[in-house]
Amino acid sequence: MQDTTRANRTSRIAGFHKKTPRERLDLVAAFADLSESEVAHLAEFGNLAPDLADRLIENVVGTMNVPVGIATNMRIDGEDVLIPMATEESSVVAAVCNAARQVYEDGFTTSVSGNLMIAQVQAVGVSDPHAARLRILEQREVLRALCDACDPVLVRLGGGLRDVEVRVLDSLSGPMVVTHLIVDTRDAMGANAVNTMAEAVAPHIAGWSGGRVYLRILSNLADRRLARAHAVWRTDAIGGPEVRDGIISAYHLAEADPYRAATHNKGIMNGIDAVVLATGNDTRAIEAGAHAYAARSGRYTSLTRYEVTASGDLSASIELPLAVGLVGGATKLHPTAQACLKILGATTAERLARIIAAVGLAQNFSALKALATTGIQKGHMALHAQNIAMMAGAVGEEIEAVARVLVEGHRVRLDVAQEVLAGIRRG
Ligand SMILES: CC(C)(COP(=O)([O-])OP(=O)([O-])OC[C@H]1O[C@@H](n2cnc3c(N)ncnc32)[C@H](O)[C@@H]1OP(=O)([O-])[O-])[C@@H](O)C(=O)NCCC(=O)NCCSC(=O)C[C@@](C)(O)CC(=O)[O-]
Ligand SMILES: NC(=O)C1=CN([C@@H]2O[C@H](COP(=O)(O)OP(=O)(O)OC[C@H]3O[C@@H](n4cnc5c(N)ncnc54)[C@H](OP(=O)(O)O)[C@@H]3O)[C@@H](O)[C@H]2O)C=CC1
Repeated sequence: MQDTTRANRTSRIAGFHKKTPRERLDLVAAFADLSESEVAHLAEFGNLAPDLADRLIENVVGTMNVPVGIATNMRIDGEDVLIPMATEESSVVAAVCNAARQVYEDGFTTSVSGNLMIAQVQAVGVSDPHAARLRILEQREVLRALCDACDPVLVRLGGGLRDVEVRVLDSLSGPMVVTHLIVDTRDAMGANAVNTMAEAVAPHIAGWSGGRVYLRILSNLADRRLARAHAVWRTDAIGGPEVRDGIISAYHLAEADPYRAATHNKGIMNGIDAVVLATGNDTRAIEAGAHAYAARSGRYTSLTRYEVTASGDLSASIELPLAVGLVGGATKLHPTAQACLKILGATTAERLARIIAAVGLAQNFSALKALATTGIQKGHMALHAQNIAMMAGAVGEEIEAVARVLVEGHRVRLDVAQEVLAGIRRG
């Protein structure tokens, strides 16, 4: 139902963007009847300076703090790594620790396919699209010079245009000629870098194709920038063949059924997004790439695979696009991201992508193991019980006390938490 007390308030606020965060907050507080304590809470910027926050995005009034937890026990390519994870969801960090603990001696092995990003340039209204494709391909060296001139810093660092592909697509409005600029973006995620290149070559592509150029933008299906991780969980370390087979059966369902694959992949992204966010990278770009890759065959399916090794152990692998960077976006500017990158010890974008792939695999293993054995609620809800206790109003020592009763009684519910809390307070 509409809040009638708000009916006459206007969201048309000219020049809102020119005000300071505090001035904006006062306007918002008046609009939304925020209490003094709500205003004071929003005005508390925590460990992100208001000036920096106000430059990272627009119309800033505050920050949304998410906890950063550390996943332990991860050994990746023979090196022990502590993993900072930014997430609001309980049991996500514990799940990575738990999976990694069960494979600690052997650890995870990772690789990448490269650091190549794709930018697309769309030409329409081309009368001879197939010949236009060849005319553009003939200009490969001209395209290289145009692209590399956009970013001498990147070229100096060993990056720049690597290849050109041209596709003729059938579309609802007839054939389109789509040029792909394939660019090594080194330690940058590379969106801005390749978008600049796509815009620079667009007039030339219009000329060579004889068509009109509309879109000039990167593709988030970064399938030239795949990160891969695999690990072998010994069957006796994970509870025996029944557990192993339950995990494989869970994978088979995700492989066969998009309804399950969506949840299976959501679990993988629990881990991946948490490291992407902790390092100041773009979670939406990673999500878009992951799900597009999961649907690349035309059928949406699992990002991981599980098999049995010759010796009867559980072999698990993951492969997905991971366009993450160490420079660009918020990675270099956000002090928390910088500290998290230091904790990870990742000195190249490639290493960061490899670590993130391993985290995605660990996350998936734990979720499948829980699902195939005790069920997700036992571990997840046990940790979530503290949140429920706080929602019921528990503070300090009450939180642990209420959570314990909820878990022991297998009733992790708000109404039960309220009852238990009232009981504790009555003595
Ligand atoms: C929750 C656990 C880990 C309990 O697991 P457990 O075996 O009951 O725990 P434990 O007390 O025996 O401890 C085992 C290890 O787990 C870790 N661990 C244990 N507790 C903690 C903690 N508090 N904080 C940090 N780490 C913890 C820690 O490494 C510990 O080893 P230790 O350090 O003691 O040598 C397990 O049940 C689990 O891994 N569950 C999976 C949880 C999960 O996947 N959560 C994601 C949210 S649910 C979801 O969104 C996705 C989903 C499930 O739908 C995806 C899908 O369907 O595929
Ligand atoms: N669809 C999408 O995913 C889109 C995403 N974005 C956003 O784009 C941002 C990422 O773009 P990105 O191009 O990475 O960021 P930046 O343009 O901020 O940074 C990349 C630039 O940093 C310089 N640089 C310095 N050191 C290095 C190094 N070691 N390796 C590579 N480059 C280096 C390069 O040259 P120079 O110094 O000359 O700049 C390079 O072009 C993110 O914020 C993302 O959210 C934007 C549009 C669309």
